[in-house]
Amino acid sequence: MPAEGGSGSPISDGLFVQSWWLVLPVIMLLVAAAFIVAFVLLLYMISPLISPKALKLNGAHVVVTGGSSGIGKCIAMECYRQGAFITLVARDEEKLLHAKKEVEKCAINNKQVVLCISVDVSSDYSQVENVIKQAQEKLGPVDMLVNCAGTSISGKFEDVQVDRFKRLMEVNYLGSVYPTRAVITTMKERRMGRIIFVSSQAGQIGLFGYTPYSPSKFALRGLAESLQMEIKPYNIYVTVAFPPDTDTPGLAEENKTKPLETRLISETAGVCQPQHVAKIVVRDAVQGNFLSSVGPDGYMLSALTCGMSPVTSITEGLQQIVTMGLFRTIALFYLGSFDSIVRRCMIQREQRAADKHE
Ligand SMILES: NC(=O)C1=CN([C@@H]2O[C@H](COP(=O)(O)OP(=O)(O)OC[C@H]3O[C@@H](n4cnc5c(N)ncnc54)[C@H](OP(=O)(O)O)[C@@H]3O)[C@@H](O)[C@H]2O)C=CC1
Ligand SMILES: CCCCCCCCCCCCCCCC(=O)[C@@H](N)CO
Repeated sequence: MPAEGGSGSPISDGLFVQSWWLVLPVIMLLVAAAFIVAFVLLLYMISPLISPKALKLNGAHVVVTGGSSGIGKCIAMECYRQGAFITLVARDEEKLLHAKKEVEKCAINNKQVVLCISVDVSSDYSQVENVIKQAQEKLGPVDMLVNCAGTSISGKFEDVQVDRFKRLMEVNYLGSVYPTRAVITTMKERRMGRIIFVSSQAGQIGLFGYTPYSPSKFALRGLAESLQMEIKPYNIYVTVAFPPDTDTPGLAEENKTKPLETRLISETAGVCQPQHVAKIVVRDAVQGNFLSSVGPDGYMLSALTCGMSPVTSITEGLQQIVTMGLFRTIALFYLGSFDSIVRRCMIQREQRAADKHE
């Protein structure tokens, strides 16, 4: 006997219920997707509010510490090519004059000037303050300060002379604090400026052989974040650059004592040319980006270690959100390979020592 009176058979009722259970999540997903799209669109609409306005380098006064060699010299040349006036700061006068000539070759007009100042940026604040004052009297207020003076040594923790730890903190950290301190008041008064700290990939991860160096580069990140929060309302933007190994006289010097482990681990990110690093650093600083990285490894490291660093574009923030988990997964493989490099080198050394004894 067929069922009477009811609306439809039990079978079609079941189908009806089943198809609703399928349709409901799809609708919910669509609504969620629409919300996300609307949210992202909204973010992009307000993005001009959080992105800084680009700085014009033409006619600007750029001070580059460590400007007589390597990355600093290339940064100075890059700025000169964009019409800036340059003050080069370093200790050795001969190297300074040599660099000045090279920078001058990059001129784009005949008004541009390169000024050289010989001072140790790490020893005496009043001296640094004085020379910055002199530079401002000659070339006008500083629009962009590039803290690039720095040095590195590598070696096993127990092999490095104890006083080196202090020296690296002085040069790499205090040597960036002092010039920054000397320009900040005028920048705040003018409500404009850029400050660049040249850290390193070794300022994002601690590596074998860099116990004196890494902390001095990590310190710059702490300084940069704190300072950025203070000076953002004054329209001053801080950039921290994290280059990988770069082909400079400084790297050649460091390589003389570099442990095998450090060399093998650093090779992961390869060696860059200083001109390439300089282009990226200057571009990021002009745009007011807080983090500046070089190459695919550098990009991943910066997204992975972004922490609570300020965000300077919507795209950057979204990329960090989406990629963090993936990059942490990749990082675990890198860490595994670094550990195995360290273990293999240790076994090799012990074997060699044992062979010698025999
Ligand atoms: N090369 C690399 O592989 C990488 C380098 N970096 C960082 O980039 C920066 C530049 O490195 P790089 O180009 O290799 O270095 P270089 O050794 O080639 O140049 C260093 C510059 O800093 C100056 N300097 C050093 N100490 C002082 C001081 N106390 N006072 C004033 N000036 C000083 C030097 O001149 P003078 O000696 O005459 O004073 C020179 O102009 C450093 O901070 C370094 O840590 C970061 C990542 C990778
Ligand atoms: C997703 C995770 C990716 C991880 C990639 C890791 C790559 C590590 C390479 C570290 C290289 C350190 C170079 C230091 C350069 C330097 O500062 C000195 N040479 C100065 O002279």
